[in-house]
Amino acid sequence: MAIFWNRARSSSSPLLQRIKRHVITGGDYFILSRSFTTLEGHRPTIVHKRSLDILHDPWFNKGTAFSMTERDRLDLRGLLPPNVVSPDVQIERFMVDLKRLEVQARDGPSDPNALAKWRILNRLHDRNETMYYKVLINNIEEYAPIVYTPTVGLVCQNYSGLFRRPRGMYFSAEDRGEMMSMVYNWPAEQVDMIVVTDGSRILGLGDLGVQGIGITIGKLDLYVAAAGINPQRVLPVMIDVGTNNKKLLEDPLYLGLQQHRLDGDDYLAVIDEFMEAVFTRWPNVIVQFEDFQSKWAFKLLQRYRTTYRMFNDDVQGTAGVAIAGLLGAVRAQGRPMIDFPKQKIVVAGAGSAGIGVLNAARKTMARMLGNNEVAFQSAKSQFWVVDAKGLITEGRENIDPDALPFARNLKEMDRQGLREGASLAEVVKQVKPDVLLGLSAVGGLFSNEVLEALKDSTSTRPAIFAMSNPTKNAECTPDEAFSILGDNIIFASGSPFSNVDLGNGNIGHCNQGNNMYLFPGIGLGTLLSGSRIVSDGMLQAAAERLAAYMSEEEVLKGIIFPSISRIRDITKEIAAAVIEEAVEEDLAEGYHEMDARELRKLSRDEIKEYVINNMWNPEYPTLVYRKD
Ligand SMILES: NC(=O)C1=CN([C@@H]2O[C@H](COP(=O)(O)OP(=O)(O)OC[C@H]3O[C@@H](n4cnc5c(N)ncnc54)[C@H](O)[C@@H]3O)[C@@H](O)[C@H]2O)C=CC1
Ligand SMILES: CC(=O)C(=O)O
Ligand SMILES: [Mg+2]
Repeated sequence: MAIFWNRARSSSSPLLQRIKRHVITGGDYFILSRSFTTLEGHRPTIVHKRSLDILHDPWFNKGTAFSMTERDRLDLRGLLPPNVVSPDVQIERFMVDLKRLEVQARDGPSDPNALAKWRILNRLHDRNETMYYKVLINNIEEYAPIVYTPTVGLVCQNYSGLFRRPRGMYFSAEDRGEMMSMVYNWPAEQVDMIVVTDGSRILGLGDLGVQGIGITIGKLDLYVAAAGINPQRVLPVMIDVGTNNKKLLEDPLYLGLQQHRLDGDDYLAVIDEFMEAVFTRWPNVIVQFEDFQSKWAFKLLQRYRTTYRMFNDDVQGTAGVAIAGLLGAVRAQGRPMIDFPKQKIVVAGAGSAGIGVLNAARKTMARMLGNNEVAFQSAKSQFWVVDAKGLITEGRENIDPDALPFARNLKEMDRQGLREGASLAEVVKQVKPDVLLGLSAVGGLFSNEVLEALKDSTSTRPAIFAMSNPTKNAECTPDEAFSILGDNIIFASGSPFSNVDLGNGNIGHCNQGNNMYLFPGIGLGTLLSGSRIVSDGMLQAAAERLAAYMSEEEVLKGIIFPSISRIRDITKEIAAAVIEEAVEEDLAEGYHEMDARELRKLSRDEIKEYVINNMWNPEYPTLVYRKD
């Protein structure tokens, strides 16, 4: 049976008069309202709920944009104000609310209203995901610093007070033996992307226990906004194995397990069980490990990387972004990238991020020098690593095995006027590096003394990467760097800072060197290639594509990372590079209708088109009700 009708409704909105409504009733479901909110040719979405259940479901809710026909068929009539509003007007009304806080909020990262803006956005996220992501995508430069670093750090720190509605899943040490069944409590049949943390090192803020869930939500927001992963297929996960944060252990309002962190085999048993559970329910999911303390970050990566589709963002994503930035810094000196192995690099911080960068940079240099063992050994001499105890040498007692390959020879250091434990300022004075890179989580570590010492750099254009997050943990600000070292430097920071007016008509460009330029594309490329693992080659391809994204003109101006407003395009490029490499390495097994054979036939441009066609866009679908 089919029913068609046109109904004139008295309304102030002339747009409504233009809406042609038809309802087709067939079998035990109804196709509802192909209205101006729906793109022609799009398949309707089947839902198994009606009435308030739809309005309370952020995946399907359209709020006041439900057409009258949909309201009738989904039993919504009377549950919404009568005026049907277009998605554009909906967003306009929302933005008025959000922009209320704008007046005193133009000074970027120190935004006094950041948390209030986060609350407004979070409430929208809870009631209407399509609209939330439309706002985020259309204003990514403005709101990435709210849903991601730096504000997400503040949100994690204040999580107990901010908690309203749960989002994502919590697996705790108390759930041992139950995870395989618990995982079925999640309502989505398909999950493409999980970001998981154990809360042990959230940005540079230390152990925040269960409150670390915020960072997984923020990272997945970027997966949706940048990579176009369908928001119904992302899952933020917190694995609560306790916390060693004394304040949280004693806080009566803390929402997590108030016990010390599990360690050793007990800890591994929990993570193993979680991995088995999620891959049993969703065999094709990709799991991104986020903000695990370095003690576990490397061990878990080694444990799972050849058996599961997973990667560690802090170790591998950061490494790729840093490599792209370091290559950009070489180009910015007017030199070819192949000169990278000549760069002297001082790294402050030897944790999961610092060591990840060091390993990747050393391998990149070795590849440029001939890709053999001799090249690999000689590349090591380009790095000086300083951690909380100073310069790391072979004289270090109980040296961390991950840092050992970068420990400097004592005699050689003696000849350079350095010793075990030498301070960062001493190292910079003696080495006169081309690059000073911070992943230490210590705000202000690049003090005036350190920056003054960098004036003697042998580089024609020294580079400073103050990559620690959030803003207050940055090793220095761009103002400090440009004011001490002058115009002729390259500057990048992990969290966003504004460019610096150098007062002579020139602008000191502040790049954002953050793994957000890579992880969305790594995840999307892995998904669409159908690779069972995330290989080193795929990660390398991602980094190289990011490095190549910047034009010669941009890098010469000191712009070594693109503006975040281009993040969807960058992510498409990175995903395409990852797919190409997965095909090249014979790892690609295909995705949905695109099987491995078809994938192999695609040209570079066709791969990009394939990526674009598989990106989700924030448009309201036509909803079709079907009984369970
Ligand atoms: N920009 C980006 O994309 C990323 C930035 N990060 C940031 O990097 C920072 C570190 O992260 P992880 O390596 O995972 O942390 P971690 O805690 O594993 O490592 C910190 C390292 O810094 C060293 N350190 C501490 N005090 C120091 C000092 N005074 N001088 C020199 N070194 C010192 C520690 O000894 C340790 O080696 C965090 O702030 C994090 O937000 C991490 C990943 C990505
Ligand atoms: C950006 C990031 O992953 C971090 O700061 O940990
Ligand atoms: Mg991280």
